[in-house]
Amino acid sequence: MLGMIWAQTRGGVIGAGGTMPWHLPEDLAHFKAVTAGHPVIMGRATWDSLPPRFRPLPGRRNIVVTRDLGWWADGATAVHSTSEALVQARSSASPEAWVTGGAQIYSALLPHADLCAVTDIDVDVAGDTLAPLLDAQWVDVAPAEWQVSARSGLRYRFRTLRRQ
Ligand SMILES: CCc1nc(N)nc(N)c1OCCCOc1ncccc1N1CCC(C(F)(F)F)CC1
Repeated sequence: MLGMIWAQTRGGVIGAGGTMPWHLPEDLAHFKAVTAGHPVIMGRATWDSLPPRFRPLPGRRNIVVTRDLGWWADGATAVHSTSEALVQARSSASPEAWVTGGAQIYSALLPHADLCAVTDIDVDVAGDTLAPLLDAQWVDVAPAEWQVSARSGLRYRFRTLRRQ
């Protein structure tokens, strides 16, 4: 099973200038819970955007896609195509793997994805990086209510979409 996980604003923004222009602790906990123990696939820019204490994401294979054949980083499995990333993920013990960003990796792997875990944040921010557009074959299989973050006051909800 290949999942993709991201957090997006009302307008589908997932990033602005390489970071996420919000702080939602409930989403961090959600991300951690969904991906814990499973291989993660990310682009090099997302790897660079991880706070150093989270790099590598603990307890699982961190597969990093980069065009730079000389790139390496402690705790990362460098691959040079998304196809190679899938091979690495499937060769791990886990039955599922999670794509954790960024936009280019989501777009390249969307055709292979079985599930999308989307955090909707009720905020409108300008951003240069957008989430992949999910067409009508993607259906929310776990509709959740909007919640209000105790810490940030932001309204948010978690959606789980499967391809029908
Ligand atoms: C959480 C952010 C996030 N949310 C959802 N729903 N989908 C994602 N694809 C995602 O982006 C993961 C890669 C970027 O991640 C971070 N970028 C900036 C600051 C912090 C982080 N986190 C904090 C939690 C940490 C833990 F290991 F605890 F999970 C991982 C790194």
